[in-house]
Amino acid sequence: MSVVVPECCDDLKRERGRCLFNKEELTNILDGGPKLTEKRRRIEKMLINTPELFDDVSPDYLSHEDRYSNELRKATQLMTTLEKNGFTYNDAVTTGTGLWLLMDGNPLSLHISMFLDTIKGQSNPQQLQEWLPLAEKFKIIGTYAQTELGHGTFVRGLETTATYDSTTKEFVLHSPTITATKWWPGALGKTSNHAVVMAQLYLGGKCYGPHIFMVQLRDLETHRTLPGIVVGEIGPRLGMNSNDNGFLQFNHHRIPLTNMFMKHSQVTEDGKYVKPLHSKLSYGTMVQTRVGIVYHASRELSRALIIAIRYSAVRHQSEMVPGDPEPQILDYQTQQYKLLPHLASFFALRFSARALLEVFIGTSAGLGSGKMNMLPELHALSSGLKAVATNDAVKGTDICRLACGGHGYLSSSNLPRIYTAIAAGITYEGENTVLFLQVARYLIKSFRASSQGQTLPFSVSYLRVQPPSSHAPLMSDRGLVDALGAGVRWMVGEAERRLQQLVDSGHSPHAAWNACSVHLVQCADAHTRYYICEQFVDAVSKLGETVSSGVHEVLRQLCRLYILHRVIQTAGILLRCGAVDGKALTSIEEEECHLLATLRIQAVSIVDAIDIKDVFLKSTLGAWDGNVYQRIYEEAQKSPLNKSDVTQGYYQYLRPLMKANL
Ligand SMILES: CC/C=C\C/C=C\C/C=C\C/C=C\C/C=C\C/C=C\CCCCC(=O)SCCNC(=O)CCNC(=O)[C@H](O)C(C)(C)COP(=O)(O)OP(=O)(O)OC[C@H]1O[C@@H](n2cnc3c(N)ncnc32)[C@H](O)[C@@H]1OP(=O)(O)O
Ligand SMILES: Cc1cc2nc3c(=O)[nH]c(=O)nc-3n(C[C@H](O)[C@H](O)[C@H](O)COP(=O)(O)OP(=O)(O)OC[C@H]3O[C@@H](n4cnc5c(N)ncnc54)[C@H](O)[C@@H]3O)c2cc1C
Repeated sequence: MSVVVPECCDDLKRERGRCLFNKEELTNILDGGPKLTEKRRRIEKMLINTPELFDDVSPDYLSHEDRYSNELRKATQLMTTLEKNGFTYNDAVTTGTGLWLLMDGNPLSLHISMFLDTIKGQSNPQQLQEWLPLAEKFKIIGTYAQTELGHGTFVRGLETTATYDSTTKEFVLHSPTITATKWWPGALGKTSNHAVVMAQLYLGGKCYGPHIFMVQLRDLETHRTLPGIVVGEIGPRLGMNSNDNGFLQFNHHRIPLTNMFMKHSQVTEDGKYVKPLHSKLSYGTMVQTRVGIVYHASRELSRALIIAIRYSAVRHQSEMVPGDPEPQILDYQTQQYKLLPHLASFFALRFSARALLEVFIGTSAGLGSGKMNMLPELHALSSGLKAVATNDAVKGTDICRLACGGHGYLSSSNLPRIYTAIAAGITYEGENTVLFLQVARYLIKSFRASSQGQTLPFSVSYLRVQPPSSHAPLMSDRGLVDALGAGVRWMVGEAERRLQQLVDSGHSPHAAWNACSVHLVQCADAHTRYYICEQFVDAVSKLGETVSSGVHEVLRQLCRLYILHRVIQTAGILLRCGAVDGKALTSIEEEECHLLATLRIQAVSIVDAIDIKDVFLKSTLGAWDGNVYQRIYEEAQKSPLNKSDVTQGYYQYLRPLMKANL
């Protein structure tokens, strides 16, 4: 297959003719620089020229087992293709290109993400030397087995035990109850021969809490399950059915002492425990994956937006003015209101993902030299951004589907699959409400610390009790972001007041926390969105010095739309705390409508600049050429029900019913 850019339909030609900015420049910004665009395209070209990486038949028509095998075929082919061409699995992850091809979950995704990240982040030097080459060369295949039937969120409540036997220098892994069964891990059912397993460490009868262990599950030659282990697949799910999410039980299964991950905490041969520098260092893989998920969510949202915006420029429906030709549905203000704020969100998330990655890299470097002080802030930022990114990507993707009317419901639009895949992101890697409550904990602690005169870390410094007053005019970007910050400060102050009032009236701190938790989640959400606004404004203002005026103008408009939309969403709070008044809100609403019309003109060009090729979009509605109806029709012809004019079902059921004397 070679990359051929087809001629597009007249509607899209006209849309593209209106482009006032340099698309390639915007593409480079989204990729993180021209070199990264060039690298991504090199990988894509190589993938496009590997026919084995594509589906012969739509996975929708395959059985569960065939879907799994088909995805495994593509995932393994992807790894060998990358390797042969001098790339690594990591290149496919960081450029997003691997995800474009492998549909909804794939049997190697946990191996190349959480399994490898745990080896890299939790091993001591000997373990790293032993396991990393094996895992990187796919000599062992693994997953991350933490969640159990009984507990996912509450990691401290896990029931799997790892009891040290100093006589044999082994840990005995055991699942004492049905609820201790590991449940959900991707690729656990049939693919993995190893797993990193979270289990309660027991030494001399005392529990030391959850720790991570490397456990071999299957024989490396026969792939048969080892004695003492029960493993299998958990059955069909809402989406991601090309993966083999699994279950796992241990029956007094023994592993060597050296299989406990010992970078941060250690067990000596005689069974003594050496504490880590910070009790949550063993949660590091989760934090790292949350950082990755922010990128992942923004990528999935961008696919849905490309599909829905191109389709909206091709689809004509109804009459705006009686007797006039049917307009493109993108001309309806309500359609613009559905799609364009989500387009702005995609850019906001992309810039925030990059900022978060920098915090992650900085914190990780600090951990290397024993500095733990940035960990709480990284935990709060990664938790909040993971939650907002997945919530918004899910909502945005569903709006994109709805904005495509009936055809958005077709599998061939690819919108249902994008939706079901990203919908899992709200739950996995920390359920979003639970993560917001972690953020809220950090906010309340910070607010209280500030009351006691302590200096606050950068992401919460705006919460200080006496912030400097904003000098920016209210209607400027900075002025509105400051108003949003004032709103969050008011919300957090109010939450703290309510918590204190409940405690003063005799409630325990934990009962008070639960009684305020709806408000606390709203604080965490508002704080994270304030952070996102700040990152967006900063990124656009920094880019202003280096990019062409056309690109800068588009980014400025998207940023403005994001902020205006956010102010309108938060109107109730901002009015209550006096950060804006009714008059300002009216003019903000009017400006938003005006901006929708302005951005609509270049909307197709903006999504073109995201630069996802048709073979990766996999959508009848979103292809570059806009040849929507022909594609929908051709896809329908592939339905197995169309192989014969009269189906077996007719002879078996319908005909007897018609012939019966009812
Ligand atoms: C071939 C392949 C091609 C292509 C590639 C395909 C895909 C993969 C590619 C790349 C990956 C990148 C993107 C991902 C994309 C897709 C996703 C892929 C896979 C993901 C699958 C999902 C896997 C999982 O779901 S794994 C299981 C995850 N489980 C959880 O997240 C559990 C959530 N629960 C918790 O984290 C904790 O229990 C808790 C935080 C809720 C509470 O912990 P605990 O009870 O121990 O603590 P508390 O008492 O509440 O708090 C005490 C103090 O500790 C602080 N704290 C808590 N956690 C942390 C932390 N992590 N770090 C720092 N501090 C922490 C807390 O704040 C308290 O502090 P305080 O000062 O006392 O207030
Ligand atoms: C597609 C998919 C893939 C997955 N892959 C993996 C994997 O590879 N490895 C792995 O180990 N796990 C995996 N998981 C499991 C996943 O990490 C957990 O499902 C997730 O952490 C949520 O935990 P839970 O299912 O126990 O939900 P629960 O915690 O039972 O959540 C149910 C409800 O209770 C609420 N709730 C729970 N605790 C609190 C609280 N403290 N305060 C307020 N509300 C609360 C939640 O907000 C939610 O509304 C996967 C899950 C899915 C869906």
